[in-house]
Amino acid sequence: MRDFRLYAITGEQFHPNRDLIEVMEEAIVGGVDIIQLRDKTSGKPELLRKARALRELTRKHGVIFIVNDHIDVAMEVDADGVHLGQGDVSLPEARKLVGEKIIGISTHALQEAWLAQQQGADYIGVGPVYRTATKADVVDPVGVSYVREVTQNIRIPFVAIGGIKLSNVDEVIAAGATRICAVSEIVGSSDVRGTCEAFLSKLNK
Ligand SMILES: Cc1ncc(COP(=O)(O)OP(=O)(O)O)c(N)n1
Ligand SMILES: Cc1nc(C(=O)O)sc1CCOP(=O)(O)O
Ligand SMILES: [Mg+2]
Repeated sequence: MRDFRLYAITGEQFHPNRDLIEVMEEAIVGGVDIIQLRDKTSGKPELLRKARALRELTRKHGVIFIVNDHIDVAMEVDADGVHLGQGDVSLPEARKLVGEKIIGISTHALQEAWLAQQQGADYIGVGPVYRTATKADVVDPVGVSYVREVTQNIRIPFVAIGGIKLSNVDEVIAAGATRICAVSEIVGSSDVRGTCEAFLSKLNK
């Protein structure tokens, strides 16, 4: 897959008075190079509408577009890939459905990371590094020690996620992360573009 550095996931609860596409475009202008549609509340028609709009936006800017959870939506809008959790359809099953599209897998322990790598994941999520209120059913934080373990043992691309802020990202980078993912810190910011630029300048140091 095309490489990426700064991964933004949608979180409309963090910008109740701003339009989804406007916020995500600001993130892209700030340097985000991969976007994920994560929406746990909309029904299928609404989800498809948002996915189509984000597909158009990401195509316009040459940014990777991933759909969380819903393989059917990803296929319908020709997203670049899907992100799946440990409780979702298995990676081999997902691969049969999406062909060569990107498959990202959430991992919270090295054993899960090994399996995802062995089964052909294109990238893994590594987290939650810190406590986060963004995901309801989240496991306990794995800390930067898991980031360090993955850096030392896993060959496929990984992105650190979970409670990552401008104030703690230096520690995540020091543990070996070269790709960072955030929801609330980016889309909930009063300066989305500036926040993304600040993340990137830390990643590029
Ligand atoms: C990049 C990235 N990493 C991890 C997740 C979490 O996925 P999952 O465990 O399936 O949980 P939900 O996001 O579906 O609540 C992610 N979405 N993206
Ligand atoms: C969607 C998600 N997945 C996680 C995981 O660890 O797999 S943590 C998380 C939420 C990240 O949101 P924020 O940047 O606001 O903390
Ligand atoms: Mg999921």
